[in-house]
Amino acid sequence: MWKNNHKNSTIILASRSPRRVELLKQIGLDCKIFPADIDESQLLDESPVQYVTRLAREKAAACTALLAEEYLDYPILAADTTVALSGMVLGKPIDDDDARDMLNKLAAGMHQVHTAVALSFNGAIEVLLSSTNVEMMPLSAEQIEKYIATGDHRDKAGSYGIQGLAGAWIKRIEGSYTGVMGLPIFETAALLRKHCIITI
Ligand SMILES: Cc1cn([C@H]2C[C@H](O)[C@@H](COP(=O)(O)OP(=O)(O)OP(=O)(O)O)O2)c(=O)[nH]c1=O
Repeated sequence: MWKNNHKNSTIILASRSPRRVELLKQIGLDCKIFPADIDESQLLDESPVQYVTRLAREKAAACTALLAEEYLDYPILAADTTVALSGMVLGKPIDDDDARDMLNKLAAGMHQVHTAVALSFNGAIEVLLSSTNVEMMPLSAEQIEKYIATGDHRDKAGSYGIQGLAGAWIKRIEGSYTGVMGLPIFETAALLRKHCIITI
C-alpha cells in the first residue's frame, strides 16, 4: 500500500484523540502520536469553518515545529472537530452543566459538524474540510441525565459521540460519519494519496 519508502511506513498523528488513531487503522495506517498543544480559543468574528480550518493547520504546524530531526521527513496529520448550531461553535463541555445545556440546544433539530484535516509534508501544509448535517431527535431531561451519568459526553465537541450511546439519538446525517467522529477518512485518504503516501 505504501508507495514511498518511509521508515516503518508510519505517519505522525498530532492528536490525542483515540478515535483518530482507530480511523487511521481503518485505512491501514499506523501512527506515532505527537500531540500538539495550541491555544484553541475562537477568534472574534471567526466562523465555525474558519475556526476548525485554522486549528487543524495550527496543530499540524505546532507538531512539525517541535518534531525531532529524525521525524522531519514523515507525513504529519492533524485534525480539529467542532459542532456548529446556527453559526455558533459548541466545543467540548467544560463541565456537566455545560454538557446539559449543549444537549438541550442540539435536541430536536439539525446542527453541523465540521472537521478539518491537515497534512504537513515536504515543507507545506494542506487542509481539507468535511462538513456534515446531523439531525438529533427530541430528548427528555431524563435521557440527557442518563447520558451524562455515563461520562460519554466528556472530551467531545457538542457533548456527544455519534459512535457511542448518543448514536441512538441521531435520526440522520448528510455527509461523513467518520467526519463527525473526528477524522473524515475520505478527505484524509485524498490528502495522503495526492502525496503518494498511500495508493489505495
Ligand atoms: C460530534 C463528535 C465529536 N467527537 C470528538 C472528536 C474529537 O476528538 C473531539 C473534538 O475535539 P478536538 O479538539 O477536535 O480533538 P481532541 O481534543 O479530541 O484531540 P486533539 O486536539 O489532540 O487532536 O470530539 C466524537 O468523538 N464524536 C462525535 O460524534
